[in-house]
Amino acid sequence: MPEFTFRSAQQFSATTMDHRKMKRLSMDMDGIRIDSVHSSEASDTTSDHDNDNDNDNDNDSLSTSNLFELRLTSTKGFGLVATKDIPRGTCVTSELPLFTLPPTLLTWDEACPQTRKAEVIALQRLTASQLDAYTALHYNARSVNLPMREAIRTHLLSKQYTESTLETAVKDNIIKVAIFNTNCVSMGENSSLGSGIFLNFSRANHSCTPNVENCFNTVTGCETLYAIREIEENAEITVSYIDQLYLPIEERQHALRRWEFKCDCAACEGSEAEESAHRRRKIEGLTEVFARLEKKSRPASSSPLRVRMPKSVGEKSEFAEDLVTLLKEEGLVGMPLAYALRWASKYGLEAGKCLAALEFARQAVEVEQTCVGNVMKLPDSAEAWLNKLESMAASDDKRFKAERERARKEQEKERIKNEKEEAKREKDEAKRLEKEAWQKKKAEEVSQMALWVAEAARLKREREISESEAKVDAKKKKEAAKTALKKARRVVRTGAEKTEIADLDIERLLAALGAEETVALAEKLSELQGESEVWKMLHEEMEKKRY
Ligand SMILES: C[S@@+](CC[C@H](N)C(=O)[O-])C[C@H]1O[C@@H](n2cnc3c(N)ncnc32)[C@H](O)[C@@H]1O
Repeated sequence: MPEFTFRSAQQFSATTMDHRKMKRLSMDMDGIRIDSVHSSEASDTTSDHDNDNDNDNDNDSLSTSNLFELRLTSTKGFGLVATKDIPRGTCVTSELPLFTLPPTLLTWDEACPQTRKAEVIALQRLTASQLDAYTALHYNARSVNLPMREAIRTHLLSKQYTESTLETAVKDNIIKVAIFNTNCVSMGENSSLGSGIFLNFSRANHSCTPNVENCFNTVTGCETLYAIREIEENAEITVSYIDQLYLPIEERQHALRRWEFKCDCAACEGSEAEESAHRRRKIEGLTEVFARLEKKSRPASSSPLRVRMPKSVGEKSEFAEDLVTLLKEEGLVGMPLAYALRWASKYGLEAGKCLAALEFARQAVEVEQTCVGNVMKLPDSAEAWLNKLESMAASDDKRFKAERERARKEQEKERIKNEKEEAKREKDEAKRLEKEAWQKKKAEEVSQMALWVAEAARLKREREISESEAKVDAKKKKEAAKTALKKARRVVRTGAEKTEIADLDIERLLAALGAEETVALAEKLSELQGESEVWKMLHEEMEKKRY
């Protein structure tokens, strides 16, 4: 990978570049071929723009897309921020390069005078507004270094400069070249189509769990960014600057040092970083396993990996499925997931899991298209593999037949099991309802009984109260009668005062006195008071009782 270039995550075919789609000004100078193109939004089938009408307008504004805008972030300089919710699979941007350098130029070789020369010449070809947009881009200080300065100086020496104007020209050009080295993107497989500057993409910041996948579309000649997950309005649109996102945190930071920042995304810092590192370690191990199985070289990590290789086809398929699960859990849902799905499909088929293999292949194609759209076909796309599996399935291949039969039996077993479970659930439910009804009835009975007991207690209390009141009444009556009797006897015996006699309660008195004493009392009263009111009443009573 060239130094100072963004990764182009996928390996693309160099042969399908559609030159009609690029407004290209080519020239040969000292044997160097320089392609310079105007920047404009180009279209993919899923993009809103149409790049068929190439126009001569300078279209240098950052973006014509209404999905995002350039905003100043708190710690990363400028960045691309979503202006609305962006669904997964959306082409966020598809743009032609501002200019490109051919693959023969080694952009990573800072001391290469030919490359510096090509850059300087390409930059001279930009219009004023293109140059403005270009010089507004960010550059890394470490790109401004001595070997590069010398290379530029060597190139400019051949021009008509005086000693003092040469220095100014070197200064002016070194920043521009530093901008190129910070922002250039390799195009095509192993930079086979050279490298270019893309104004939108140059503003995308890095994350170790990016939400877009970038790729150079060899059909349209555009660098595209596709949303690999839902991106919410106001969220930053992030790409990955490095290929191996499964590397340990320190190694990722080391790989990013060329861009002069320390990544502080959730996978690098914060509460989730440890869990993420653990998962990525497993992902790295499994990726190593499949790199070995597929005999593909994997860029070496600083710590050599010791992995346990699967011992059977069944294990290979399980390892691949584990990798798929881990990548999904970790949110690494771009091309690495597409590859893992493909392995799960391939080794699934070997293990006789034909239907699962077919499903994994479908998912692999879907993820690939989410990452690169469907205009361009990846040279080793999963589509060919899917087609093969689909035709095997359609032609009643005996592995598929056996698998289907197995699946049918499994389904039947599952159905019977479900039915049994359902019947058991219904029975249990009926029992539960019955028990509930019984408990309800019991509870009602108990509460009825409680009411009765309370009522009985209340009645008993009332009865006790009225009995005790009656007792008190009777006692009072008895005592009143006693008092009256005492009074009457005193009257008869001693001859009482008038008032005292008037106070006598005749009825009670008569109830207490016998006939003899009543007669004596009447005589005494008449003697004392004459035929008073009291005497009259006493007399009446005596007559009634015939004393
Ligand atoms: C290609 S530019 C990206 C756009 C740039 N932020 C700007 O203002 O134009 C790369 C530079 O952005 C900054 N950058 C990118 N990703 C970052 C991150 N995750 N954290 C901090 N700085 C980041 C670094 O300064 C890096 O050198």
